Amino acid sequence: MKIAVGSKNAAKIKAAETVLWDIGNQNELFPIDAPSNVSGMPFSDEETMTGAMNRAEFCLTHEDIDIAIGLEGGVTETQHGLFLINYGALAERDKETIVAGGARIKLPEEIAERLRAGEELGPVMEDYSKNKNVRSNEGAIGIFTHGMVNRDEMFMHIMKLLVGQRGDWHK
Ligand SMILES: O=c1[nH]c(=O)c2ncn([C@@H]3O[C@H](COP(=O)(O)OP(=O)(O)OP(=O)(O)O)[C@@H](O)[C@H]3O)c2[nH]1
Repeated sequence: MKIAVGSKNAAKIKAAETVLWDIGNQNELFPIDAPSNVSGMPFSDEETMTGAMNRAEFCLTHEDIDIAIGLEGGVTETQHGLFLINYGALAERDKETIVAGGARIKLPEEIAERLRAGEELGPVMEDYSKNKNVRSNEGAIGIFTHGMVNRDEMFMHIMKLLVGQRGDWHK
C-alpha cells in the first residue's frame, strides 16, 4: 500500500516509518508537504486535532495514496498552565478518519508567556535551548524531559494508537 505522511518534518517521518516497518508491511511511505489549514501555532485540542485531520485528508487528494497520516503539534490552556499537545489522524477513502492524541506536558511559564504573546514554539525552543531545528529533532518534549521522550518517540506512540485502531493490517 502507498501511505502518505502529511509533513516533511524529520521527527514525524521517522515516527511514521518506524511504526509502519514494525507492523511488518511492505508499504511505501511518501512524505507530502500538506497544509494543516489551522494557525501556525494551534492553541487548543480542537485546533490541533483539526490540523492533523486536515493534513491527512489533503494527502488523500493524491490519487495513488491509499492511507494518509497527519501529525500535528500545538498547545492548550488549562487552569494549571499551558500544555504541549500533539494529535494524529489516519484517513482512508470512504472510511471515518481515525484520531489519537499523544502525551502532554506543562510548559514552563517563561515559554508559555511567549506563546500567549503570539510567538511559535519552534523558534522559541531554539532560542531557549540554543539548539537548531528543535521541532524536527528532540522537540520541546525532548528538551523538557531531558531526552527521556523525544518528539519522534512521542509521535511513534500516536502512530501506534492510529495503526492499532485501524487493526486489519494483515488482511
Ligand atoms: O520545537 C518544537 N517542539 C515541539 O515539540 C513542537 N510541537 C509543536 N511545535 C511548534 O508548533 C507549531 C505547530 O506544530 P506542527 O507540528 O504543526 O509543525 P512543525 O513545524 O513542527 O512540522 P511541519 O509543519 O513541518 O509538519 C510549529 O511552530 C512547531 O514548530 C513544536 N516545536
